[in-house]
Amino acid sequence: MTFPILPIISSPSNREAIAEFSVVGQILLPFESVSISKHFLHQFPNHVEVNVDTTSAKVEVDQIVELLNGGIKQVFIKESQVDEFILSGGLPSSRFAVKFDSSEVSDKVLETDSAFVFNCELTKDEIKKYGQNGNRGLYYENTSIAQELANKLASEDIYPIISSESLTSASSECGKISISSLFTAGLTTDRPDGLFTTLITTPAPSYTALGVVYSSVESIHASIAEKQGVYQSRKRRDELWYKGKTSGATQKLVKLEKDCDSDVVKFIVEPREGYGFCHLDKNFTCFHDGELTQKGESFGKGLAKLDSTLQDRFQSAPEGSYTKRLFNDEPLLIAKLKEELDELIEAGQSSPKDSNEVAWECADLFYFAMVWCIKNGVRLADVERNLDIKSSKVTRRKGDAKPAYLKNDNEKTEQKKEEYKMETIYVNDKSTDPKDISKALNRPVQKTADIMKLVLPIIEKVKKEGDKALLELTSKFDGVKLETPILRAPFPAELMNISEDMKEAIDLSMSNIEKFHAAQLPKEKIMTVETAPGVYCSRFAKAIENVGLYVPGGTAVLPSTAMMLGVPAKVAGCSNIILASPPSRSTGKLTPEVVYVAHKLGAKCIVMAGGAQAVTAMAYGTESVLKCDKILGPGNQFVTAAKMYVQNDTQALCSIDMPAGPSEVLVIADGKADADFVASDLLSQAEHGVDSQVILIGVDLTKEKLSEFESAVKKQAEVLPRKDIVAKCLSHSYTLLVDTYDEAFKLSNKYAPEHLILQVENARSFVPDYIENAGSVFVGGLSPESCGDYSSGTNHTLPTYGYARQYSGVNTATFQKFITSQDVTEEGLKSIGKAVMTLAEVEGLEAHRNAVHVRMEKLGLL
Ligand SMILES: NC(=O)c1ccc[n+]([C@@H]2O[C@H](COP(=O)([O-])OP(=O)(O)OC[C@H]3O[C@@H](n4cnc5c(N)ncnc54)[C@H](O)[C@@H]3O)[C@@H](O)[C@H]2O)c1
Ligand SMILES: N[C@H](CO)Cc1c[nH]c[nH+]1
Ligand SMILES: [Zn+2]
Repeated sequence: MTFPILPIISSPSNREAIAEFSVVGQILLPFESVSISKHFLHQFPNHVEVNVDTTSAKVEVDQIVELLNGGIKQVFIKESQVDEFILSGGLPSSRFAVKFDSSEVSDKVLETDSAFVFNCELTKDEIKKYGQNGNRGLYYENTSIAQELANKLASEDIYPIISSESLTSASSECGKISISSLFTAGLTTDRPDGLFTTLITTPAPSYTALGVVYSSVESIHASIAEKQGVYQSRKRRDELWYKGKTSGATQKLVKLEKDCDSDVVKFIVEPREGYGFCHLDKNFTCFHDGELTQKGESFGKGLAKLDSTLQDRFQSAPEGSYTKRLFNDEPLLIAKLKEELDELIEAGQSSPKDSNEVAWECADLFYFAMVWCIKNGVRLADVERNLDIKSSKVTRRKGDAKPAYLKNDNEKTEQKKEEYKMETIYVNDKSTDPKDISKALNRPVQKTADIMKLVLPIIEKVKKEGDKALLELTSKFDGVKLETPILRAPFPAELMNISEDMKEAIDLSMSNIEKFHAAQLPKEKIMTVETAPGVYCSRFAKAIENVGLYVPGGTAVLPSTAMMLGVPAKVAGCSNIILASPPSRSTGKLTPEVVYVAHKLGAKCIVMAGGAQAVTAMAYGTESVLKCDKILGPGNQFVTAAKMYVQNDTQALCSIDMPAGPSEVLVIADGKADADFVASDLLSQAEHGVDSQVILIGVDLTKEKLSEFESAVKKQAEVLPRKDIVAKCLSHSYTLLVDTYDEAFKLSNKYAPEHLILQVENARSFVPDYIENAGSVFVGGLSPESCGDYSSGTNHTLPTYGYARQYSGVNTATFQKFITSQDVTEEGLKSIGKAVMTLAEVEGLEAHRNAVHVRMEKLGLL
């Protein structure tokens, strides 16, 4: 039974009164103060039930339904509204309390399950009659006689309704009614010592019974007044037992209840963290259950135990714990949630059915769902409260699933079969909407603002905390705990332990890259042009001193990128080459091939970090990372966003190569193209990441040729180890069918692909005239894109997202700046002096004009 009183609280914003009387476990709010919404009840403590009094307002049935659906326990209405809402209206009578002006209740109303509210004194017989329905509460609305009534009718289910202003939680206060006296007045006991047997439990969700003790009227008064666990010592009757007063194991009083015949009291308390209850010190509860209830550990069983264990892990998870990894790695947690849901469905659909397997899989789903909740600050008790609110709704939704979830099995199988298919768009077909063509040429890019929101806190943290932040973020995002974020040259041989074949492959590739990039160096040390007689203008290149090269290492380790960035930097003559790459999640170390390449480049050090944190460290410098003048290299959206940010921050004084994001390819193929070659090129970029995109432009293809291409893509994709990534990439990739080569190049130039592959007859004849925008071009069926990725000599760090319109890929000049100089002779001044002075004059810049004038005057040239 609930605490026998219903306090009226003036409004939900009266937090003080709610806190003061929450031990009662129920409150009554005037309708005028309530603005119901989906989460209305969440502003109250979980254990407090909320009732609403509408009797002095004019309410419509819709408003009543809203209140009931919002989780209000009972709505107080006038007797005259019983018909409208309950008898004809069909709303559940148990959710109402009906207010009467006299003690006359019609038989019809008596037959409902509603609670009754009276404002006049009732006889004992009337109370018996009106309260005979065991579930019905009787409320009594008269402060002056409420206490007397409560005393008289303690064992009946009767609740005086009293405004919180007339109440006090102190044991006595002049002019106020003490809630503890209302509680104790109705208690009975048959114990010779006059004490009340008292059960102590924890709150929701576990409601673990902690032990049995005894209470006296005085100890209950003290407990309510102090809002903590206070009991009666049986040995020393003059002494109250303030639980934890000396040990620190105090208990916060949450709620008080009594049993059905009012002779047992129940204390619901929150024990202070880390303390148990049992006098056998090691046990959390007197009803101990071996290890499960060890003091200071998670208690309860099942979901309640999971809830407290996860909360504990969230605050201080042991290193290496899987749960900690889940908390830190949101994509992993989301993937696991989806995976477990699918497995639960599969378990229920398996034949023969295995109910144990369903329970097993459901437990997995609950575990991951609870990790998600705790990560988002939600406890099991909060979820349970929502279940209660939802179960108390009086109107139901139709409950149909969203269309996206309604695919039947055939459609799903069909979808599975179609997994490796790109959508086809017939560009010249009259029925094709031009918007579809534009959509196909739009990359699946996340909005910069969304990414920036995630990246900015990382940038700020690294700027502020330097190495410490780098170590923390590497632990968080890459799952590796390091002692230092930097590996300095000379690099230890054991960290670049690679096979001879691998060395040969790297050596050959680096040598080709070097040849191609060395050829890009200016032919002369200084280039000079005599622009006018006696005026010599020159330009010379100087290497950028400190360069930071980002080598991706998230979904795939890319030592090839270390070669592509490092070789031109070395060729250009950069003094300090620094690499950054995240350590491997599985080994905790850098990829040995990356270390080997760094060694061959003569790199000064490798920053063992990835993502936005690595970029920030190189842009601003940390205690151990040298500040770089330019940051180069491809990466995921976090890397790209951080590069874009630092190049715009004047404090960083740092430039970047270009926005080089998810890899992409556009293949132009005609009827003569080899379907296997075409498919292999599309797939080699599709396997980079789910955010990659591949485009095939088919020129004058027959239906048969198109399906030859499609079958080749499916056949090759199905056996790829990264087929899941490929499937996702192909789901936002397109085949565009056109009639002529001109159309194909027009579309390609519009798309400005990172890689353009020409698998058409006489491919060479199209280069360079037909190509306006592209990062790198692969000419003819025998030039797969992977040759350019690794070994041919061209650079694979190329502009994506369509930036090939204005950016070049990485090249030797990317690591240089070009300085101009001039040498003007007397003859030169004669040639251009007058023009300079005239222009300076029109700009009103007299000092400029004078700089020429004084010279010419001294030389007698004026
Ligand atoms: N355009 C080019 O020239 C080119 C060349 C090579 C690779 N690429 C592309 O580079 C990309 C490499 O991406 P990747 O992810 O494999 O490796 P990456 O090294 O770019 O990113 C991995 C890093 O991202 C960070 N990270 C991961 N999850 C995070 C989160 N939730 N919040 C903040 N940071 C997080 C981590 O620190 C991790 O080390 C691919 O898209 C690939 O296609 C492009
Ligand atoms: N294709 C990527 C550039 O977009 C580079 C790469 C590295 N390794 C394999 N491929
Ligand atoms: Zn590639």
